[in-house]
Amino acid sequence: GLDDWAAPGAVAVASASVGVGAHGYRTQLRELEVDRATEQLCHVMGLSSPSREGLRASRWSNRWPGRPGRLVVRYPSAKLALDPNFIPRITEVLSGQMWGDYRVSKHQRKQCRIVFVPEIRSDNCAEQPAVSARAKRTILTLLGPTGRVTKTEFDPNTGELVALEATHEAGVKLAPSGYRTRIERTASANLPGRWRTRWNLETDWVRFEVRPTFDPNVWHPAITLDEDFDPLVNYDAVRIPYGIDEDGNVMSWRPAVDPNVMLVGAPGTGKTVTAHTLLTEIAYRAWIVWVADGKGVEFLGYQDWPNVQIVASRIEHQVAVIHRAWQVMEERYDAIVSGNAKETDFEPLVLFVDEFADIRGNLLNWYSTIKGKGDPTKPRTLQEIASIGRKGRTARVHLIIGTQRPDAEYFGGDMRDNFRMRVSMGRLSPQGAMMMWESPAIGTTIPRGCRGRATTINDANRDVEIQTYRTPDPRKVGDGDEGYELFEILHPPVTRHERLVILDPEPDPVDIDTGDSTEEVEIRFRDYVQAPWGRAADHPLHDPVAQRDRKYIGQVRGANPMSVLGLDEGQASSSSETRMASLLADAVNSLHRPELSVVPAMSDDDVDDWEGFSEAESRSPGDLQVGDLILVDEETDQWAVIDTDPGPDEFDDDDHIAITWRGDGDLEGVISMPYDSEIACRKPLEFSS
Ligand SMILES: Nc1ncnc2c1ncn2[C@@H]1O[C@H](COP(=O)(O)OP(=O)(O)OP(=O)(O)O)[C@@H](O)[C@H]1O
Repeated sequence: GLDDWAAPGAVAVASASVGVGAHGYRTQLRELEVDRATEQLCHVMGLSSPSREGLRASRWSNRWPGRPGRLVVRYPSAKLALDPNFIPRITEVLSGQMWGDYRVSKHQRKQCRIVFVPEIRSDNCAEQPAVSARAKRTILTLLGPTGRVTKTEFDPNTGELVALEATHEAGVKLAPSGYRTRIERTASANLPGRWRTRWNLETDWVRFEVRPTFDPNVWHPAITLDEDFDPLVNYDAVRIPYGIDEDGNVMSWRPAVDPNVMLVGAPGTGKTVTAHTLLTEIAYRAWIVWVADGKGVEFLGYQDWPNVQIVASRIEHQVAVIHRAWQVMEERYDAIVSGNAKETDFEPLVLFVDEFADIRGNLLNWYSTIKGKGDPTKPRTLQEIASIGRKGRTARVHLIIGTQRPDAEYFGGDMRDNFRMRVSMGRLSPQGAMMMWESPAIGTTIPRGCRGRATTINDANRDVEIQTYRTPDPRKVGDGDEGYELFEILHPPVTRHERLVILDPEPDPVDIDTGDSTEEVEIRFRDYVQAPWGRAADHPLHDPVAQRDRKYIGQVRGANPMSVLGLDEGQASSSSETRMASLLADAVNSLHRPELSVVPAMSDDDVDDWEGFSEAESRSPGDLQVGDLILVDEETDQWAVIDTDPGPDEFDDDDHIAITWRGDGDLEGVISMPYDSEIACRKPLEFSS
């Protein structure tokens, strides 16, 4: 009866290669693994050809490609179970796959059915020989006949295999980086966990090691400064840490070397949190901080942070802040030229321009309504920013520009070169990546949904993926909330620069002289830009913090007759109104800034996954390039980005091409498919011809 049982379900079992088509790649990879086990089982059962009826795998773990949580083996005759070696042999076959060890959970003799489940050992060391043999086999297959494993390393705590070192004589073949990445991905697909490689091509040496996983939440560490830290004296040595790479190396910004920062990220990627990290670090070092807050609400919580002198939430204040920063720079230049000052005399000043694209758009709209006779066609604010970008370093005036996408029109050419310190938060579109990193592959493969994950350049000048520090926002985090205690740690110990306010602009005396005395003279752009500034302590009515805390009512009662008459808005508002709610309402409703709109927070569902990409189309794998999206699992509609140039698959038939990819949730893999097949693909729009 064996033939009857085997024949209908007989399948041609593929070899244990990675050569599978692209659609439903994970499913196919799993099927391939099950088929390989089925093929081996058929010898144990004495069958002439394998059948998928013989082994069913289910309850796969979510890892790539995963491990079955249940294996059901059906054998053709009850007689087989009489052999005491029958079950051990099956167990051996199942445990010899890539999935780890299995044990019998149930044996239903009548139905000729055995259920296996994963073996969970308390002593992982017992697994070592099997796991390491499997890993060695995989790696030697990948390196070819000259490969030799020279070292294996196990985690002393868990007993798990964590690294393997090998030598080879395949240097020439291994020279292309795409080829090496394919080896890395194939190893990673075949070994438990995510693996990476370190190559030394000069010594023909390679290390395969388990890739450390990023901690999704790295709180901003405490800031420590030398006791005698002086912002003027220690300026050159300042390093501002903002995140860590996968090995835990700290990434930092050195303003004396790279004077300006470009911080790019779509909503919800963590751009504001990173800006807050930079702000708290800078303020802690007693540098002057000025903020032009394009959204008007992102820096409200730092309005009364020591050394933050001003947070401009309205467009007329933002242009004033930018202008004054430019003026400070110019005057410092003049002081150097006239011999009245040296660079080392200048208090470092950092100007944050957050949501630059919004500020620019609002500014252009507003300017057209306020521009006076004889004013230039474009507001000079944008030139002032460019000028600070170009020459601010000598005057110790630095820029941090935050924006959702790099603006090719504004940040092209010279301007771009002045922002060598760059951080792109989350996944960039290929066009954005070209703009930021001059490569469609850098920053485009960051998994979605990993907040705070970013791309930057490390000290060795290489692009690197990092997890940025998480800094709480005083506006959003209340007493007892997660991260609240950090405020105490990050709070600057020294207030060196007192808070300032921008006072009401005064009309230009020329306009007053020439105007009709009966008409009110209009306030023009230049009046706003040159509006006088004062110390916040001297101008409580202009001070958003005093207004917010309503302190001024008690302190200067009588200074404002409105408050005495009970007509003051602040006094009238209910005491239960929370400080932030009123602040927010002010920011949103302010009559002074009709051009501004507060961008609502985006939920994950709002994000257009395919923005910047073409419609899905079938393409031959030979057409694919780095940065293209491909459908790696049709069943789950899982798309991933190609992260190295596709090339011939040396581990499979000659007519296969290997494509390495990176997907969401830190998944990565390699697909091998025939050149004459097709795969669903989305091309970046700019390159989709
Ligand atoms: N470095 C980080 N580590 C962990 N979580 C983070 C990190 N950065 C941001 N997040 C999470 O993501 C949320 C959104 O971050 P953030 O407000 O900085 O986004 P954004 O890019 O500035 O978006 P928007 O432009 O809409 O404000 C935060 O409230 C926080 O929960």
